[in-house]
Amino acid sequence: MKDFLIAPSILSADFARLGEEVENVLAAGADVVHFDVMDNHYVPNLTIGPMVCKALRNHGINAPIDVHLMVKPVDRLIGDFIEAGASYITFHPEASEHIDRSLQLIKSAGCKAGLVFNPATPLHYMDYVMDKLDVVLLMSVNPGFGGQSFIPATLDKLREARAKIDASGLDIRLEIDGGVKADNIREITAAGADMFVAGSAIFNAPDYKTVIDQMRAEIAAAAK
Ligand SMILES: O=C(CO)[C@H](O)[C@H](O)COP(=O)(O)O
Ligand SMILES: [Fe+2]
Repeated sequence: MKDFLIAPSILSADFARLGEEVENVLAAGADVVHFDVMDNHYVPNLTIGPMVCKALRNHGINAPIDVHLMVKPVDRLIGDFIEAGASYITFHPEASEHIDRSLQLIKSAGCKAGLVFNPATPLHYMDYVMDKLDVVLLMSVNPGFGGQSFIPATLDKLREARAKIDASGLDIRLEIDGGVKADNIREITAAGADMFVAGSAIFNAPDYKTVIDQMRAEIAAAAK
């Protein structure tokens, strides 16, 4: 079976106990740490930056860290996040003056790079940079906050993105972010996603392992 990655968004973790929360969610079976960076400019919320990423690395977190930049401008923060130990860096194409350059900046340091598409952002932004993409991230909510509901039209968009990726023959992950739960992850998988961000569904649950196991069972059912 193809591999599928579950990436809990620490946006919904207890920030007062962040190191422990990340350890716990990884011990519960998560593959990747999803790290939401918001600047109160590109999105109407303010979260965490490279110092917190570095602190997680210093705390002994070795799992891949998936940095989702919701910032404008983009390029200034890329070097800081690479230095802080990011594994993936994704950004919104509308927030970058030069998309190809931002991707090159990320890739030149050996980091995985990706573009993030808001619900109303067309997929054609990826067309001429596919060779520089390791991941395409579709937002299934408008960015800025955790705990929102999955926008159903994203399922068709996932199918469209999956077709583009498959037609390219390139090894590009298709990530989904926003409102992902155990009860919709099966149809999300069937629509083509292979990397799943889930914040509130995991961190608001009493037992992280129970939710992650449920999600894996649903993914496996869709992938059969
Ligand atoms: O990028 C994000 C919001 O902009 C978050 O990653 C996303 O909302 C995750 O939270 P939830 O699973 O609760 O929807
Ligand atoms: Fe995110």
